[in-house]
Amino acid sequence: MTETGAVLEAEQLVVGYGGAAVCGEVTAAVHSGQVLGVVGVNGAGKSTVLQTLAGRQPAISGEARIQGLLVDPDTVPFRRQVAAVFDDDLFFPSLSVAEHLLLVARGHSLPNPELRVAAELKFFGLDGRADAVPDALSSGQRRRLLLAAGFIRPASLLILDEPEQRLDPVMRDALARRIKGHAEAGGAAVLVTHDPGLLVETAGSCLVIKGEVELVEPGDGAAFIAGL
Ligand SMILES: Nc1ncnc2c1ncn2[C@@H]1O[C@H](COP(=O)(O)OP(=O)(O)OP(=O)(O)O)[C@@H](O)[C@H]1O
Repeated sequence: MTETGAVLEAEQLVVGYGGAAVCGEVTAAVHSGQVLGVVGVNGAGKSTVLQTLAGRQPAISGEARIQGLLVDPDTVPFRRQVAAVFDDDLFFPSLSVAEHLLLVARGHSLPNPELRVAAELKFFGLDGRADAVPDALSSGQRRRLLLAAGFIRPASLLILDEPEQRLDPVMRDALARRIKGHAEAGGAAVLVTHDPGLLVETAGSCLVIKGEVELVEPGDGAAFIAGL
C-alpha cells in the first residue's frame, strides 16, 4: 500500500503518442474496494490511458503507481499486481481454451489450478468449448476467454477496456457481478466502458475525458455516454 492507501495513484499523468498528448492530465486515486469508470467519445484517449497504466504505452509525463510501484511491466512485482484485459490481447493459436486458463493459473501459482479453470469455464459459459482453439471460437467466446484469463488470476488492480464488447446481455450482467465481486473482495478496478448500465452498476466514480479529464459521479458519466 502507498502512503494514501491507494491501489492506483496517477499524478498529472499525460498520455499519448510521439510526445503528443491525446487528452488532458489524469490525476486520480483508486482505493481497495473501488471501481473507477472512464468514459469519453471514440478517440477521446480512454484506451491510451489504460494502456499507459498497464505499462503497454510509455507516459509522456507525470507518473502512475500501483500498490506504490511505478508502472513497469518488466518487473514481476508490478505484473503480479495488475490484470489487464484489452481487445487486442493475443492468444496462442494451438492452445485450447482450457489450456490458456491453465497456463495463467499455473503461472500465478494458484492452488488447485484445474479446479479453478473448471470454475472459470463454467462462470464464463465456456465449459462446452474447453477443448476448442481460439480460431474455432465465436468473437463473444474469445472475449469471454480473455475475461476469464483476467479474472482467474489474483490482482490488486483490474484494468478493463470495454469488457462488455460482444457479450450477450446475460454474460454482461454476470460480468457486472464479477467486477463488483472483485471490488468487494478488496480489489480495485479501472473500467473503460460505453455501457451506461455497466458503469452505474459497478463504478463509484468516473473520469470523463472530453479534452480535459474531469472526475464525476457515475450517473453523470452514464448521462455523458448517453449523450444527455
Ligand atoms: N498507436 C497509436 N499511434 C498514434 N495515435 C494513436 C495510436 N493509437 C491511438 N491513437 C490515437 O490516439 C487517440 C486516442 O485513441 P484511444 O484509442 O485512446 O481512444 P479511445 O477513447 O479509447 O477510443 P474508442 O472509444 O474508439 O476505443 C485517437 O485520436 C487515436 O487515433
